Amino acid sequence: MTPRLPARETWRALYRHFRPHRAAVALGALLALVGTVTGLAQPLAAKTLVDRLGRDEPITGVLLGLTALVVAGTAVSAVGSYVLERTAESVVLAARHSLIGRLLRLRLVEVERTQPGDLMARITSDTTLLRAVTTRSVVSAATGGLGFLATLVMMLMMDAVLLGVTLGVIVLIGGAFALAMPRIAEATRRSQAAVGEISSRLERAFGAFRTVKASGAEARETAVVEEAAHDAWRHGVRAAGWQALAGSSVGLAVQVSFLAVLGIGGARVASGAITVAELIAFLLYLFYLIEPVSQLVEAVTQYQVGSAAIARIEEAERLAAEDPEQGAGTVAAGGGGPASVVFEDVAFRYRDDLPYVHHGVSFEVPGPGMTAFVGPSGAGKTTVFGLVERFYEATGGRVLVDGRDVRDWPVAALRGAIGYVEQDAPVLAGTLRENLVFAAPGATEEEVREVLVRTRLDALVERLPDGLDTVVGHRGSKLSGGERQRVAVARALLRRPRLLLLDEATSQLDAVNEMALRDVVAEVAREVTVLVVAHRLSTVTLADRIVVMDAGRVRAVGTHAELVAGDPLYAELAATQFLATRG
Ligand SMILES: Nc1ncnc2c1ncn2[C@@H]1O[C@H](COP(=O)(O)OP(=O)(O)OP(=O)(O)O)[C@@H](O)[C@H]1O
Repeated sequence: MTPRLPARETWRALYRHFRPHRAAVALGALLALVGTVTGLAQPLAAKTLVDRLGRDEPITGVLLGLTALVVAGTAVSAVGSYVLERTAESVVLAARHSLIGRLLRLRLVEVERTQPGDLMARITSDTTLLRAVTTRSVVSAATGGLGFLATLVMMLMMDAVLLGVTLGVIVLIGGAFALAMPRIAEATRRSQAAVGEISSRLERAFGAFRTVKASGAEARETAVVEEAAHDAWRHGVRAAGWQALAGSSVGLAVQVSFLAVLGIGGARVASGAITVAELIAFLLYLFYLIEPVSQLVEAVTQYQVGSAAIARIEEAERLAAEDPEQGAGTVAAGGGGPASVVFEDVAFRYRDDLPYVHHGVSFEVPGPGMTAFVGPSGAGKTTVFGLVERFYEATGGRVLVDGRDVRDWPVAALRGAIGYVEQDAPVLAGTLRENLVFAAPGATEEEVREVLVRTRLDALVERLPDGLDTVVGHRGSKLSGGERQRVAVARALLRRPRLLLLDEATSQLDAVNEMALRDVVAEVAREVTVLVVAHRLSTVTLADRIVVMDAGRVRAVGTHAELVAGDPLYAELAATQFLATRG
């Protein structure tokens, strides 16, 4: 669960969200104040009206004035309320804006460490808790504070001793109330964490929905999500309980003060220290205290709720994100020529507490041409691609693209030169067209048509009632596995990359489509550097160069013929058509 933020940091973070909107909050507060003042003026106007009626004087003017006052008062209050609510929405929008921008740029390691569902909840749910604390409660704190001080001054003018008694009671009950405050924050924090957990658990189920169904796990998954929902309820109820207690403490403080003032005030009247009139006036002021103290309590309670949310928002804001321009200097345009890739003694592990996945990997791939990476499952082949794309950084050694360390490339420029087809060929929800131009938004209609023909998707598009505008479903669930792979390859080709990374991009294709795609890749490899991870012999034998990996090391590099003769592992893999080792 999210750790608590120190009070200073909470305050600073909340202030940062409030700061840009302080003028609007001040305006909202001013309008609310004007609305209240016009409200207070109404009884005066009503009194004048009655006086005039009694004296038989014309009342039309006063009546019109009173009506205008009522209308104006209501209108000003409504505008004030609108300004504050609008500002509250703007605070939420700004917080979401900043979080969305950050989360979609997170480094992969951060995303792998956290749960996306929980991160989503921070954008959707936690931000809404900032609404009140940055607007209404600021106003409440200001008006409540002023009202409180003003009433205290009036009480002081009546009798300092009775004021002392009142303050004593308020401090006593306020102390008990202060004890409840951290509990409101704690319960809210737990409740929000549980809301995040609901999202995470739902995401897990929807992410493998067919598997859930096929495993007959609906009831179990339902129970798992419901457990988190129940947790959210439990902590939410606890927070509500503490809030109710804090709210009722105001009434209690005033009632107890009333009794104390009545007792001690009575004695003071008897001793002649104050008059009965002063005692009555003092008691009236005591009841006037209810409103400002309630406002202060509300402000502090909201602050606790906000502080719980802000801790979760700040935690997400502090996750490491990528800067697309990061990397020293600029990059030569590089033209359209093929890229070269060199690994120099690369060591890598995914996290400090995990074992090394690469133990000094070295190879050289000059462009163009096709280089295949083969080896048993878990040998570290996909990891090579992750390091070239700079999804992760090498722990030791260097990864060079075009002779330049990938750490010196601006990330956007590096990735801009690469077309990447992931192992499970992800397709995004949306239309077929959106998926195709996803990596190349500027692609022309003609380029799209051309790539459809090359990847043999043209027949599919013709068959579909909405053609390219067909919606492919969540993760492309309305497409077959082979179709998804071809869409992913088409997407990478449309990017016109200088370096094409294909991670088992044809594993799900039927023989005819595989052969066709192999020809396309071979053709592309004449001008572009193509790296493929493949388990099928048919793909591998075509390669200009084969890198045999085993347990995070490069065992051998050569052509098919050289390796069959020279490397026992490769010979074995080849003999079993690379299929037996799929793990
Ligand atoms: N994101 C990750 N976090 C932690 N460990 C990982 C991660 N990705 C891969 N690994 C581990 O790194 C090792 C190498 O994985 P990699 O995907 O590079 O293997 P591979 O050779 O491509 O295997 P396959 O042929 O099965 O795809 C494996 O042991 C795997 O468990």
